[in-house]
Formats: sequence, C-alpha cells, structure tokens
Amino acid sequence: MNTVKICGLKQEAMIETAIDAGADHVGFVHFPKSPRHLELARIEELAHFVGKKAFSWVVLAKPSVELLLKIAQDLPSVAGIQVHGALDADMLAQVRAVRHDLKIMRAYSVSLTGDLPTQEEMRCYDYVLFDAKPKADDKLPGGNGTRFNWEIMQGFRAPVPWFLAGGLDAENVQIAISQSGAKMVDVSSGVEAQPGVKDEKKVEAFIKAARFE
Ligand SMILES: O=C(O)c1ccccc1NCC(=O)[C@H](O)[C@H](O)COP(=O)(O)O
Repeated sequence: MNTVKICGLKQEAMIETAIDAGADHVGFVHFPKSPRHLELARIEELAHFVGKKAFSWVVLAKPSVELLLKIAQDLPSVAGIQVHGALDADMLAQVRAVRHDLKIMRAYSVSLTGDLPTQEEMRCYDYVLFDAKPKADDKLPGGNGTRFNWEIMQGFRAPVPWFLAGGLDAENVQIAISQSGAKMVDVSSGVEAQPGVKDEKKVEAFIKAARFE
C-alpha cells in the first residue's frame, strides 16, 4: 500500500476524515504568509489530537535555529519537522540534541535531474520530499499546486524514505506514481476547495486513488 501524507490541515474534523480514509501522515503549516498557517500552540493541539493515529509534521520554510529548538522543546506531540530550504549540519545537531526522536524531512524544489540531491546529502535527514520549483510570482516556497516532470525520478534511489509532492490530485496521482516510482505521496492544494480550505470529498478521493496498487 502506498503511503499518503495530507498537508495543510487546520481542523480536527478534516484530520479525522483524512485518517479514517487511510492517511498515514498529516502536515501543519507554520508560515505566516500561507493561507494554511497555524500558530505553534494550535499545531501542538492538533498533533495531540492526532496522537498515534498518524505521523504529525510541522511544515516550515527557512526556519531559524531558535524556531526549530522551540518546536523541539514545546511541541511534544509533533513527530517531525518538514523544512523547505537549506538546513546546516549544526542546526540539525542542535535540534537532535534536544529531541533525538524528532524526525527531520528536507523538502527539495526540483525541475531537472540535476536538482536531485546526492546520496550523501540525503543521509543527513530522516526523510526527503520532492516538490516543484515555485514560479517567479508564487508567494509560497511550497504548496503551490505545481507539478514537475515526474519522469526525472525514474530509477531514483534514496537512502531514506522519500515523498513525491507538487500538484498531485486524485486524477493524476496514479500516473505520478507510475512515472516516478514513488511509494509515498504528499498533497495539499489538490485536495482543497480554495487555498487553505480542504474539501472532504477530495481528501477521501485522493487517499483512495493514492493507496490503490
Ligand atoms: O502549504 C503551504 O502553505 C506551505 C508554506 C510554506 C512551505 C511549505 C508549504 N507547503 C508544503 C506542502 O504543502 C507539501 O509538502 C507539498 O509541497 C504539497 O504541495 P501541493 O500539493 O502542490 O500544494
């Protein structure tokens, strides 16, 4: 069964819909310019609500070390941090020293094979995720509903689990899986009625389509 992550959730009812439909991972965005932004206290509340039923991620862009450490210290229900943008080894070591079990997922923006990281680089993280490069007028570093050429992932091997993301929806996710070879997929925009507002039927349809093998 493929693994599914639903990103940008904001309310308990929609989290329940996603988990009941089979979502394995859920993501909560902390990025003030995003229509999916949540304060950290609310993210802890939602991650606590999720409990062991799914894997809860906080999604950040270019975070400071202070923000990473605050999450590691104050959000015990969160299982991982997904970071869009570079992270240096020292930052990672500081976070892991505070909470060794907190998983770190690095999100890469890609369009060509040459954008894919080396095996050595990926080994620094617990998970990696591949999303499309934002367009010049996009206001967000991720979650823009833009897809990339999934064929660049053909034959790709990673030393850690990897998610395919970017512009996925219930209609295209099976094609994306077969063209990329992904076993783990992530969606946000493709299950929304409008930016920041998830649609129950789209969430259920996506999970059903993505899990089908
Ligand atoms: O969703 C946001 O608003 C966001 C803001 C800042 C950094 C990352 C953000 N989202 C990442 C994701 O939602 C997903 O991991 C993924 O890239 C899905 O994107 P899409 O299905 O194309 O919306």
